[in-house]
Amino acid sequence: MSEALLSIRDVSLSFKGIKALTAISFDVADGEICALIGPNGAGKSSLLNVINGVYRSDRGELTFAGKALRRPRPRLAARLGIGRTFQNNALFKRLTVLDNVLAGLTRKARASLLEHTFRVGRSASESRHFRELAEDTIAFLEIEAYRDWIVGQLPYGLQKRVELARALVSRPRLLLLDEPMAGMNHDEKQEISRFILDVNRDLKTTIVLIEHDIGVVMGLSDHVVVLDYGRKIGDGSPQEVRDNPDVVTAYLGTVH
Ligand SMILES: Nc1ncnc2c1ncn2[C@@H]1O[C@H](COP(=O)(O)OP(=O)(O)OP(=O)(O)O)[C@@H](O)[C@H]1O
Repeated sequence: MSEALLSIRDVSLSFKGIKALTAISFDVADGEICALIGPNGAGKSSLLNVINGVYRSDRGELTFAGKALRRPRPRLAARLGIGRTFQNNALFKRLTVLDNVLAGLTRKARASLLEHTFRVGRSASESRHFRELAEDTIAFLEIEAYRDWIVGQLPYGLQKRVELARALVSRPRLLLLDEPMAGMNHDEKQEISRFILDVNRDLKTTIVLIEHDIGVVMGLSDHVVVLDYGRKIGDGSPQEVRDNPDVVTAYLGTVH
């Protein structure tokens, strides 16, 4: 594995006195799949929200691609190449697959709304480029057959794949996936795991994902970070984490 793409140092976050994260530090290597695991309320989603600037940490530092992220904001994070999916599927249910995927490019648009409305200036070439990116992404994730379907009419597993497509269409360097397999059956999990691996290997996208299914995590990840009550209690290879007694006690040993 190569050097760190993302460095998290001493990050703490609290909500009105509730400590969601306490002095979290770890590195995400360029090109790896890093899983964040831990019981409910451990702080996993909060940490993703700090990384892409939805939440501002109380203290600590983030470095992405060698640059300090002093005031991370979702728009800035997207521009720097940090993509994101959310725990609760946030697709536009009444729009088509293609329109949902295109929506993942709005933050990349350089043409003004006026130019787009009147299809002048930069808008025509930009629209063409965006369309190509969207079509490529749809093909990569093998959802061409559904490109004109209304998203709300698709089975859940395919909706999650559309969500992945929307996050991927801007070609982020780092992709944050918040429970991409939540609510999926075994076959759907296998399928989305295959696509996540393809994205990682073929598009060279570094991935940080939150997942509760330990079997899936062990098979998919290069690196596992374990949180419990907002603190890091494990950090290493899947094997190291599985053998860590603190992790076994706090997480793997409990019924989740
Ligand atoms: N917006 C918020 N306002 C207040 N408290 C919050 C907020 N977001 C998270 N928390 C609290 O911070 C702590 C960590 O929550 P977080 O959602 O990050 O955990 P999680 O590990 O992602 O849990 P889950 O697996 O259930 O999604 C919890 O105590 C939670 O109640």
